[in-house]
Amino acid sequence: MAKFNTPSLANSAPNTETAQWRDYLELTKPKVVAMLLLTAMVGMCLAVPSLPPAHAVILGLLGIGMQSAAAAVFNHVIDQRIDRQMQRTIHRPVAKGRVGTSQALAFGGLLMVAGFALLWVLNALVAWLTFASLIGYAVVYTVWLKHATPQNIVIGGLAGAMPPLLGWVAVTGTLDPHALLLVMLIFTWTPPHFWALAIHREKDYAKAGVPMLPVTHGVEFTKTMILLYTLLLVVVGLLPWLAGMSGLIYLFGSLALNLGFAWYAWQLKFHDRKGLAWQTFKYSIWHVFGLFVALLADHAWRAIG
Ligand code: HEM
Ligand SMILES: CC(C)=CCC/C(C)=C/CC/C(C)=C/COP(=O)(O)OP(=O)(O)O
Repeated sequence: MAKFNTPSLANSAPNTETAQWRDYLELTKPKVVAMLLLTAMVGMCLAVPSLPPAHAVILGLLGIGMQSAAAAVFNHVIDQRIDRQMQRTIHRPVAKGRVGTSQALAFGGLLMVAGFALLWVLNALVAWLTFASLIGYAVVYTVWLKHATPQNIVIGGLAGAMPPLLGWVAVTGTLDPHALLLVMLIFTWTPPHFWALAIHREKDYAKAGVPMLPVTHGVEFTKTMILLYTLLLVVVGLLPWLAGMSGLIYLFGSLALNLGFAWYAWQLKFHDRKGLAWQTFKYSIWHVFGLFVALLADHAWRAIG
């Protein structure tokens, strides 16, 4: 039985370089947070028949963005030891010692408190649900699940899937089953998104002792799971249309994107070639972007039509 690492805050990296503002930006995982904010904005727009109120959009996006960024900063602090062991993450600011643990914690703490306060102005439910997502990613996933089970990203993926619901609640102050359909879309998308990358970076994860699926169950099994999840995504992708929440623009857009993802997964399983896992991962990012743009375009069309 392979021995897997548990996280530790020990910072053995020498602090030889000075931190720049870019290091602090990098700590917030800006591209991931930008995508989370797109999904949150779609949740806000779909929550109401026409346009959501401007103050809810501004405060909501700022608050959800700051809390997501704070979660990403805490993830860098907690993961610094394994980040130093993986090629992909070795140059990260905390792992390299350009930003110290206490500076990063102070930065993350500031973002967390400011984000919570902004959301609190809107309503208590969105403030607490967003905070729960932060804890879900920074503590439950990063500290525990990531090192405990190869299902880590399936369960932990729930935190990253929450922003459309958070956006919805920012605007309405209440939970709605339709918002859960949007969460389900990202929840089903996350395993093939991540496992494609994990196949590409399998050696990194094995070296760092992180029990990701390709390390514990092998690459072939992981490819099968990627294919199954993309097929499930084709079905889950129909739900917003079946529930009457979205129309034909979304239906055809999502079918094309989801079948495209399933095609990548099929190729990966049965006709793999060099670099295909990485291409599948890159496709997943354009895919989730396209899916949420399709939801938005469909909603706008129905609102003006
Ligand atoms: C537990 C859930 C998730 C895991 C484990 C995960 C994992 C990862 C990893 C490891 C990377 C880095 C790839 C690299 O360094 O090149 C990445 C990139 C990315 N992920 Fe995810 N992800 C998750 C959820 C999400 C969600 C919910 C979104 C947005 C809807 C998202 C959007 C992105 C984007 C946009 C990138 C590219 C970032 C860049 O190029 O800097 N991810 N993901
Ligand atoms: C408030 C709220 C919505 C919080 C969610 C915040 C958030 C940044 C979610 C994205 C998930 C993500 C990038 C996981 C990768 O972590 P990893 O540690 O497996 O990847 P890494 O090795 O690249 O750090």
